[in-house]
Order: sequence, then C-alpha cells, then structure tokens
Amino acid sequence: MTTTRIAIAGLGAIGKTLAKRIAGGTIPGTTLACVASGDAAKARAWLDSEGITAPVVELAAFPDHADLAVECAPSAIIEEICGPMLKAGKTVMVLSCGALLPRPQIIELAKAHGGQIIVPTGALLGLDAVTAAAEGTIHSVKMTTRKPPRGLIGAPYLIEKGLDMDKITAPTLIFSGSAREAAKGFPANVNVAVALSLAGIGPDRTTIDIWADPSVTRNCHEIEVDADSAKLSLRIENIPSENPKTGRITALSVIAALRKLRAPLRVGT
Ligand SMILES: NC(=O)C1=CN([C@@H]2O[C@H](COP(=O)(O)OP(=O)(O)OC[C@H]3O[C@@H](n4cnc5c(N)ncnc54)[C@H](O)[C@@H]3O)[C@@H](O)[C@H]2O)C=CC1
Ligand SMILES: O=C([O-])CC(=O)C(=O)O
Repeated sequence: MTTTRIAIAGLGAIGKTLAKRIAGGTIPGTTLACVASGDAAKARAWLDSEGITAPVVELAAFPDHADLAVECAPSAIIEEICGPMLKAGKTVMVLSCGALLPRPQIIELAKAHGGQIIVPTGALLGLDAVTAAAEGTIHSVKMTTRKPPRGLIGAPYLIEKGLDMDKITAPTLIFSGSAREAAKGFPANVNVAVALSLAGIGPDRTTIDIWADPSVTRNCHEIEVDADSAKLSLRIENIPSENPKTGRITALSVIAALRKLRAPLRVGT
C-alpha cells in the first residue's frame, strides 16, 4: 500500500497531538513527512524529545516532502501554508477555516491546479447532517457559543470594543452577527462557525451569538438548523486542550478525517 505523506504546519495544541499520533503509526497508510514551526529550533527539540525523526522544513518546501498538509497554525499565515501545496495540485486540511473567507483566492488556487482543501468537522459536530440538508433547502442556521472568558482573550473584536474578559462576572452576550463578521472579530475562537457556514448556507446567512460565561469550564457550541428535510438541534461541550481556545476534540477530528482518507469502511459523509 502506498502511504500518504503528511506535513504539519504549526506544532501547537493540535499539531503536537497529530505529530505524536501520525509518527506513532496509529493511522494506517500515513507517515509524518515533515513539520513547519514558527520556531524551528524549539520544534526540533520537542520532536527529538518525543523520538520523532521527521524534518523541520520551510513551508515552501512542503510539496517536496508531502502529499497532504495539515494547517494548524496562526490564521494569518494560511496563505503561506496553502499556496505551495495547492499550486502543486496537493491537499491541505485547514483548521483556521475562518481565514479562508477574506481569501477566496486560496480556493481558486485549488480549482486551478486540481488541489483540494478539506475543512474537517474540527471542534464542532453535525456537519454531515448540515451538508446533507444543504442538498435540499436550508431555511436558517443559528449557532450559540459559550466560552469561559479566558478562552476569548486577545480577540480583535474585544480589543476594538475595549471589553476586558477579566472583568466578566456573569454570562455576557459579547457578539451577535454573521459567521463572516464573527470570523473577522474572533479569528482564533470561532472557526467552528465558519465550518458550519461553509457546510450549510454560507457565512452571511449563518448567525452566531458569542457569550463570555464565567460559569462554564468548556467551550460550548449549540446549533439550530431548520431545513425542508429536517430540523436539527445539536450541542457539544468541548474540554479545552493545552490552548484554552481550542477543544481537545479538534485534533481527534483531524485524525479521524485522515483515517477516513483510505479506510476500507468509511462511515459518515
Ligand atoms: N476548525 C476548528 O474546529 C478549530 C480550529 N482551530 C484553529 O486551529 C489553529 C491552530 O490551533 P492550536 O493548535 O490550538 O493553536 P496553537 O496556538 O496552540 O498553535 C499554533 C502553532 O503555530 C506555530 N506557528 C507560529 N508561526 C508559525 C509559522 N510561521 N509556521 C508554522 N507554525 C507557526 C506556533 O508556534 C504554535 O505552536 C488556530 O488558528 C485555531 O484557531 C482551533 C480549534 C478548532
Ligand atoms: O472554533 C474554534 O476555533 C475553537 C473552538 O471553538 C473550540 O475548540 O471549541
């Protein structure tokens, strides 16, 4: 069996989990080909400490090493990660999917060169049902996100509005708007809303309320979908990873998606 050679861009909460699982041989038909990091020396030291021999390379060199790159890095560098792979007609699995919205040229690159962008379900649920419903008519998609205030710190929207998360003592609605506006204001917090919108009725018609809620310890997402085929109400409570903004399930979703690439029995759309 040929193997899919995987590159990882970003060795943070998601990337480290992926690197350990892929290099550990737990996903049949995959090998860890290389990684890229903001700090190559630190990445090398961590890989060595884990006994992982994959090289640390520049993002531009990914297509020389890999068939598929997983983007799990700061959203601002999405184009540097996707560009070289897509120009080479290869595949990129994108976690910072909110960053795709203001950069439609990335999707055009995939189209022009026969590459593919995969947005995994990530920290969300129900994208199988939403993509199915979108083959019929979806009337509305509404999401509500509740996060511990510290899981929202640093968002540009909060800085612009002067909202201090350390001062939140009761559940507070801090944002209500479209998935597109939410992705702009919270680029590291609500990629899930963008994934939902891309699966369903798009970033302008998908709405989201974001609550800073000191009474929750998990990143909680609720989805309400009204379609001509079904009504869906879904809820997930994500246990934060070492990065409080990111649910632990996100890396596991990527692993499940990688496993599905070649599985003899594939379950779910
Ligand atoms: N789609 C989804 O459901 C979810 C998406 N995300 C998104 O996934 C991305 C990664 O999340 P985490 O692993 O939690 O972030 P993280 O902050 O823990 O890790 C990001 C890593 O990228 C590294 N990095 C910085 N500059 C780099 C460069 N030039 N090249 C390569 N790596 C570089 C940083 O050093 C850091 O280790 C974020 O954009 C986050 O918003 C997170 C959770 C869910
Ligand atoms: O969407 C994101 O970027 C992260 C998130 O909400 C989660 O992990 O629950």
